Amino acid sequence: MCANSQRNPAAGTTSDCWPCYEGRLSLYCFVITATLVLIPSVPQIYYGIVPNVWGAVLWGPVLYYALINMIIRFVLRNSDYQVAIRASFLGFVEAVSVLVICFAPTSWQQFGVYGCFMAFFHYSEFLVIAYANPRTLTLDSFMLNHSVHYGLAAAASWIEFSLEVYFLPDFKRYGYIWVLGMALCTFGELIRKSAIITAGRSFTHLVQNEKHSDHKLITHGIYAYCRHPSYVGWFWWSIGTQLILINPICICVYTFVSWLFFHDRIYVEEYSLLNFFQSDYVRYQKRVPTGLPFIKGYLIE
Ligand SMILES: C[S@@+](CC[C@H](N)C(=O)[O-])C[C@H]1O[C@@H](n2cnc3c(N)ncnc32)[C@H](O)[C@@H]1O
Repeated sequence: MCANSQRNPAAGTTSDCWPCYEGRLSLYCFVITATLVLIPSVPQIYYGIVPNVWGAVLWGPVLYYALINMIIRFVLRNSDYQVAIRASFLGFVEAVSVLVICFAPTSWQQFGVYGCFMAFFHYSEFLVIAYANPRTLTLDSFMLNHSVHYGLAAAASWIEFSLEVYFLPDFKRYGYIWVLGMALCTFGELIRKSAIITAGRSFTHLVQNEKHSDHKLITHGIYAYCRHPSYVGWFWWSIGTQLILINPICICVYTFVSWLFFHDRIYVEEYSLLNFFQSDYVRYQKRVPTGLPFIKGYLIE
């Protein structure tokens, strides 16, 4: 544990140095689980030791993952265990997604690509907060339980994908739309993560209603080009996930619902930011757009 650590598991807050204890622990669990699940599974599938990729996923990775979980349960306690189990789960999803890309029937390969982006997004949210603002690091930083709507949206996309693979398998390989989705997800990830790193201590996953003593107005780096880069990144990333799956219904619904969500969120957030930073924020608003199409934010006439 870091020498200047202020770790307080009961409060769910963590250390103030990098790599902070939880950051390192999560990284080990993510990488080790992904590696231990992936490496023995590849020859098993490649040499046909198990009948097919679905059988291999069941008998290889799931068994290794169960074993890793038992070890984590045995070695770690309390909040350490909670961090480890989440990071390990995301490492497992990452590894299984790679196996699906490599060995599953063609129409399912996109689902593997989607799984890789999903697992990476959620894990890297935790790791980047551990780097940028470790004092706010909690289990929620994985964003796994972001909201019921988020869970429902994910489930809807899995259902749409499965139904279309079953009834319209050729449609799922239409053109290179899914490659465009990968580009959009990568672009979104880069924008969002650079926003979190640039904002540092001013970045919190939850919108603040009271100004913290070290909350500074950020207007440099990526914030010089748009006022809400982390939302811009998330918006395009979420549409990108549906382009990867070539889910026409979810592409439309995700675009509309995400736009509405960020429209309302930016309005509320800017109301607080105007209270915190007053004329400085008004000047910033005049200079820099929100970054999201047709969203103006909370403007004082
Ligand atoms: C989830 S972060 C999102 C930040 C920003 N909206 C973005 O998209 O990059 C929310 C927190 O960031 C803070 N915040 C937003 N813009 C900021 C800025 N330009 N400078 C400092 N803090 C900011 C808000 O007060 C809020 O508590």
